[in-house]
This record gives sequence, C-alpha cells and structure tokens, in this order.
Amino acid sequence: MASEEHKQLATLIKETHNRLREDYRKYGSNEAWKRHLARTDDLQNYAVSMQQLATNHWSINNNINQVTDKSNCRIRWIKNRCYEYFFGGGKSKYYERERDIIKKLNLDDLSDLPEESSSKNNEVVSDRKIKMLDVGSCYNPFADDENLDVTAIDLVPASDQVFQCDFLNVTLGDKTLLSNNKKSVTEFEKKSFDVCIFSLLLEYFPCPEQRFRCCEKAYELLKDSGLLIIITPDSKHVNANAKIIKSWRYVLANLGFMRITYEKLQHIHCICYRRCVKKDTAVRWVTLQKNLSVDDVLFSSNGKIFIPQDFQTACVEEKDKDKVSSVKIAKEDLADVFNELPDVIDK
Ligand SMILES: C[S@@+](CC[C@H](N)C(=O)[O-])C[C@H]1O[C@@H](n2cnc3c(N)ncnc32)[C@H](O)[C@@H]1O
Repeated sequence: MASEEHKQLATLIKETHNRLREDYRKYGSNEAWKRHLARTDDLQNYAVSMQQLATNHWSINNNINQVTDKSNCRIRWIKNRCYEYFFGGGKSKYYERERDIIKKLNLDDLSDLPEESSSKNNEVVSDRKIKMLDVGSCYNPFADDENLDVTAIDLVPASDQVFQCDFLNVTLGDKTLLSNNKKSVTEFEKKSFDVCIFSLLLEYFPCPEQRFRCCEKAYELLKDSGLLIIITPDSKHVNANAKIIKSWRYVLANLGFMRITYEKLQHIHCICYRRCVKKDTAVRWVTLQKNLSVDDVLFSSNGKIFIPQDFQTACVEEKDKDKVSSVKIAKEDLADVFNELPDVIDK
C-alpha cells in the first residue's frame, strides 16, 4: 500500500503530465511546451517530487526479498548493458556484424569501416570512462559510478550535479558550451557521447514528433557505434504493446539505429539501439520486414514515435484517424504507471 505522502507525490506528477497533455490538445505542441516551461513553480515541485519518489518511496517499497533478479531495475539494467557493450566485447561484436552486412549487401566499400584492430570507430573504452549523456536525469542517478563520465541534464534539475537544459531545443554544433554561470548547457558538440540515456523521458512529451526529435538529436550526439538506451514504463504483459515497440524499432532503424537488446521487465521496456556507422545497415532491417501494413499509422508516419497514451487522446492527426482502429492499445494512463514502479528503482 502506498503511503499518503507517496500518493501526494504521485498525484503532483500526474497533474503535471495531464496539464501538459491537455494543453497539447488545445493549443498544439509549440504553444503547449511554451506554457509548460512558463509554469516554473510546478516544474520545480515536479522535480522535487520525482526525486523523492525515486530515492525514498520506490526504493523503500522495493522489497529486496521479492526481487530475484537484481537487474530488475532500470538504473542497474542500464549500467549492466553499458559494461557489457563497452567493456565486455559487445561493441566489437556488433561492429563486425555491421562489416559483414555491408560486405554481403555490397552496400558500400569498407573504407570507412576498417578492420577492428585499427578502427577508431571501434576503439575500446577500457582505458577511459564511458561518456554518457543522461537526458531528463532529474537527480543524476548515475553519479556514483566511477566508470561513467556523466553529463546529466534536465528541464528543471533536482540536484546541483545536473545541468539545466531543454533537450528539445538545445543547439547542436562543434563544441559543448555552458552558460556564464555554468549551470546550463547552451550547445552540445555533435558525435561526442558513447551513450545517451532516455530513462522515463519519452512519455513525458505529449506529442509523437517531439519524441522523434529527441531520438534524432541522440543520433547526432552519439559517436559511431554509440548506444541509445530507452526505458519506458508499461506494466502490461509483454505482448500488450508489442506492436508499438516494434514501430519504434522501425522508425529508429530508418534513422540509422539498430536495435541490439530488448527486455520487458515487470513495469518497463528496456531497449538498446546502436548507432550504425553506416545508416544503410540499420535501414536494411526495414527493407526485410514484409508483413508490415503501410496502412497502419504506426508504420506509415515516419518522424513520429507513438506511445499507448496517444491513442486515448486526440493526439493523432485527423488524416491518420481511420488507421488507428487497427492498433490494439492497452487502456492505461501514463501517470498511473508512475504509481506502479517500485521494482524499477534502485538506489
Ligand atoms: C519521469 S522523469 C525521469 C527521471 C529519471 N530519468 C528517472 O529515470 O528517474 C522525466 C524527467 O525528464 C525531464 N525532461 C522532460 N523534458 C525534458 C527536456 N526537453 N529536456 C530535458 N529534460 C526533460 C523532466 O523534467 C523530468 O525530470
């Protein structure tokens, strides 16, 4: 049973999400986002509540005896995948796989993809820390890991270790620049991160295009062979929203990301996408999909990342509405999912 305080914190988070979605329906994405950013007190309260829920309530409620698999939480899951990939040979494995695909398809010559040993793209990260960008970090849950060099950003940071930054609107360029007071990031250097984390981030946005824009930005910011790791809440059975998860794979493959790991834990989907050195290698997966219905909005709207909540609102464009009936979506409110995350949080 959730405590009174727990319920209050979750309610505040729900209300923030609901207000943003309501504004999106009324005013469209740009105006809704502007109004959202102007509610500075609400955002500050959201940041404090989110941090308290994650670090006090969810971790206290997390009955360790019931958690047989210690990786059954998002922060640990993310760290484990990073270690496997960057320190445990995963990066070389997928690099070689990409070379094989290119050879097989004669997509290109291999001059940009040299043999593993001499490859800069494939440099092993063992002699340095993994350079991580944690977007929507809130309180920097990765701060204590000595193998990670973390840049944590949030709209409204809950900790001094987190830079203020609106990822949707931040400029990407030749170098990373901070504001004069060193509290905000004003520009990010392209291709400068090994891994980019979206943990419980994408569903914050009410609009499919905004989620896509975040993924595009991650693509620009990652080095070749870098990882985008997405954690998204869903307490339903793995099959309930499988079609949506497949559509993410489809849309992100068209961007140049190859899905390399997928796991459904009790309350979350956990996914790793690898930024291919050659975009064509990722796009190949799309061309191999024979049974996708092009009439289905999930697979016909490039430039959009859908979540189940989109189909309970007026968020789908008028012209796409007929197609939505083919999508079986679990009726669920995102905000409720935040009440159900005890096993996801690890301290
Ligand atoms: C549900 S919280 C997740 C916090 C943390 N990543 C975790 O897993 O516990 C979502 C966070 O994303 C932040 N956020 C939303 N939109 C953002 C944006 N455009 N740029 C940066 N942060 C954003 C919010 O302020 C909020 O702190």
